[in-house]
Amino acid sequence: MASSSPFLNPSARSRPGDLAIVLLARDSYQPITLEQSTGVVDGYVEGKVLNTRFGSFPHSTFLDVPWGSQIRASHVDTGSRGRKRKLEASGEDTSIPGADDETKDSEAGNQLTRKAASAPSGFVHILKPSPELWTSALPHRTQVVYTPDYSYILSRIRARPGTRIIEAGAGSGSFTHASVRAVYNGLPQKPEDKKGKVFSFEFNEDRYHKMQDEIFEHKLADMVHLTHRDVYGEGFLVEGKSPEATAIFLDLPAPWKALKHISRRRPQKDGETPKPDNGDWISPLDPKKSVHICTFSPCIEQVMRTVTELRRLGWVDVDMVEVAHKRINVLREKVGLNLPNKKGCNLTPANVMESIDRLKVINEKTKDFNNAQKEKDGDAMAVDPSDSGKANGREEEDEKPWAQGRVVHRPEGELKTHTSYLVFAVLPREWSEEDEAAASAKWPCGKETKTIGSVDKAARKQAKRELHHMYEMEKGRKRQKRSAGEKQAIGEVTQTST
Ligand SMILES: C[S@@+](CC[C@H](N)C(=O)[O-])C[C@H]1O[C@@H](n2cnc3c(N)ncnc32)[C@H](O)[C@@H]1O
Repeated sequence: MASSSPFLNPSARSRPGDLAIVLLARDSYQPITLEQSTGVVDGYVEGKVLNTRFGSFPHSTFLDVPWGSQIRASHVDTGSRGRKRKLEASGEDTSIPGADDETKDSEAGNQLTRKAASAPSGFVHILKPSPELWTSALPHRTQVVYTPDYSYILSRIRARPGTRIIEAGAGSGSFTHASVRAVYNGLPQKPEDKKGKVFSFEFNEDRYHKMQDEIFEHKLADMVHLTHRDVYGEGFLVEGKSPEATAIFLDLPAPWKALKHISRRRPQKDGETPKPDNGDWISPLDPKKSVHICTFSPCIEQVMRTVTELRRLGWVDVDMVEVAHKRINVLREKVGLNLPNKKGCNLTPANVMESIDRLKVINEKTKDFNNAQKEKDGDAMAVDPSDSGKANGREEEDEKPWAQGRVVHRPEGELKTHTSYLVFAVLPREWSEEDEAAASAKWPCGKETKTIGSVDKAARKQAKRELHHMYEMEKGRKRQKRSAGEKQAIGEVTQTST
């Protein structure tokens, strides 16, 4: 069964009830849930309206358009809302008979929403939600994990369709959305169905509730199980059962305190000898698979404590990575002396000829100035440097503004500030006597009765014969060589004796 979440199965066109990301300007996003209004909303006769610095946008203008469309601002009539505000400012009684009627009408669904007329104030783009856009647009409740980090983390912890991930803490849900998309392989039909799923844990009650609301709004409730819990003390079981996870991501202030619960055996205190489980301890891990973990810590002291604890608990392949992400900007650069002095234009010579022309102008100007000084008429000739190479400038003018100049790519001058250190490790699956016996029965090692592969008995015999033949040939050649050598030696001896 397929999910209806816009993050997993988006529609081709925007629909009422969809989450949409409104792109206001570069790196400026506004998430909204699209509403189909049937009457006056908040005083607007156009229905629900998004107000931005680029103008007002009734939701009706965002609906039933292909994702990525440019939407122009609209003239909106504030109606009773405007009148109410004016009265509030003047301190008069704010109950306006007309306004109340309007609201009542709208509540009753009697007053129809008026069609919006476009305004020249500006435009925005409406974008289909994705985890990357959500990370840029989400309301920050905490420090979040950004796309360069989480894309690398998800690949290292082997998150793929069908994987079951444990995540703590959930925070603002940035990593949660990215991991849901990574593990999604359809919705579970029955509770025992083992489909890809994210088991998320958050300790802060306010964040837990906000995150829970978001999961429902984004139609991800079948894919994300959020638990309000302190994982240091209470571990990672969900309603007393094991999530059977194979991938773990810990974005916690002290990840080493939670590691004891991510074990295949009952957690031991430091220095304590392991006790038998008696079957009363449940591990949150998949017993049949290796488990990959990543912990996210901003400082090296936390990394060291985590690594020590990982080693103590038997994790292997422990390593640490820092993602130093650099954005490369692609832009059109207009270089030349004859360009208008405006944004995006670099007023330096574009080539050697242009610099020679410029030098000629400067020399000419200096000569004229000196001549003028000599003649002492005090009227130095003014030379307009922009006179030279006009043709070049006109050429540029003929081109469309967006096609002018050269396309260049340039990395940002500075690396983004350090985000975090990523510690990775693997906990191999446990291997019992029974597992060894089962593997030996399936793949008998050292007791082979027949050759593995496609070579049959006749072919093997033939190969043996050929080998023997080659051996005999080689032996014959060596014998011949030896007897020829002996004959030569005898001849030499005979010659010297005569
Ligand atoms: C940095 S935020 C996580 C951000 C998140 N990874 C994201 O991408 O949005 C860390 C979260 O861990 C939670 N937290 C701290 N200690 C916890 C604990 N013992 N159990 C569960 N959550 C905890 C905090 O409340 C906080 O929301």
